[in-house]
Amino acid sequence: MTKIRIGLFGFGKTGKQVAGEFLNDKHFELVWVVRRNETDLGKYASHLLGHEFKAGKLFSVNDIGPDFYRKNPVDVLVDFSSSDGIQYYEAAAEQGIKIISAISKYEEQDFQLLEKLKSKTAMLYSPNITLGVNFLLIASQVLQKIAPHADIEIVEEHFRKKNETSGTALKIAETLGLEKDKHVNSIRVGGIVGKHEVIFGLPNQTIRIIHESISRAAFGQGAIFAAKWLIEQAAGLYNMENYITDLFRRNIPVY
Ligand SMILES: NC(=O)C1=CN([C@@H]2O[C@H](COP(=O)(O)OP(=O)(O)OC[C@H]3O[C@@H](n4cnc5c(N)ncnc54)[C@H](OP(=O)(O)O)[C@@H]3O)[C@@H](O)[C@H]2O)C=CC1
Ligand SMILES: O=C(O)C1=N[C@H](C(=O)O)C[C@H](O)C1
Repeated sequence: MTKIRIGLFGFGKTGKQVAGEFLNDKHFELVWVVRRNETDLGKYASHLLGHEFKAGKLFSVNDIGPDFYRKNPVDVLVDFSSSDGIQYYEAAAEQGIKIISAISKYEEQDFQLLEKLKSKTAMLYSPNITLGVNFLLIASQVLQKIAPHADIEIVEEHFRKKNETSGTALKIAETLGLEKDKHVNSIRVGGIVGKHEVIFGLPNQTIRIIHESISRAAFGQGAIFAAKWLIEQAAGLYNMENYITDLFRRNIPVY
């Protein structure tokens, strides 16, 4: 079986968990990991995560020269770094490397760059790459169409040190046509990994659709789910809801 070769950007809270999921999946080979600083440079992520085999050699952004991707070929670049990581996409796209961006907050010019690169390779962008959040996103849209007069609020909960509003919550608000600064309620407490709740207030009932990431490994499983699909796609810009919607549509029971 030919393994899908993965290059990972980011080895922080989430990147380490994502690396672990790829290392444990027989369909993938984690080839390298790029981080910002030079901590553990040249070591292997597999060793740092407790495995005996060698996989996921650590590089820093300073190593990303013109020949990096040619010398270190992969099939898919997976980005859990920061919005700065996007500067390394064009060289990867030129090499035909597919790209999964899981960066939760991009500016308009970043989206314009993704649009520019979509003719060169297949890319998937998702501010929350879990199966569950994308199911919540679709289910919320369906419910809103069934109950268009419902009063809707979004609550997002994350760990204390997360400074910015959840990109996932902003995406949900945008999708439901809600004003982001009026209908997104943020809670920062303890070590909550990520919880998103969409509350529909109807005259005689309240409907809550909730997703909770209880481990950052969920993001690794989402990236695996996405990589197995994206590897078969032609050049273009995709998102998780494209794929989940198709699964949703194909599995709605017909009574
Ligand atoms: N789409 C999704 O489902 C999810 C998205 N995220 C997003 O993933 C990102 C990372 O989150 P988190 O792990 O908590 O953050 P951390 O700060 O814990 O880790 C960030 C990692 O990225 C590295 N890094 C930062 N900038 C660059 C760069 N330009 N090139 C390469 N590596 C870089 C850092 O390097 P160093 O270690 O050297 O400092 C660090 O390893 C955030 O944008 C977050 O919103 C998080 C969870 C889920
Ligand atoms: O920073 C995080 O951790 C997360 N960020 C994403 C967001 O801002 O929506 C996704 C997830 O909730 C975790």
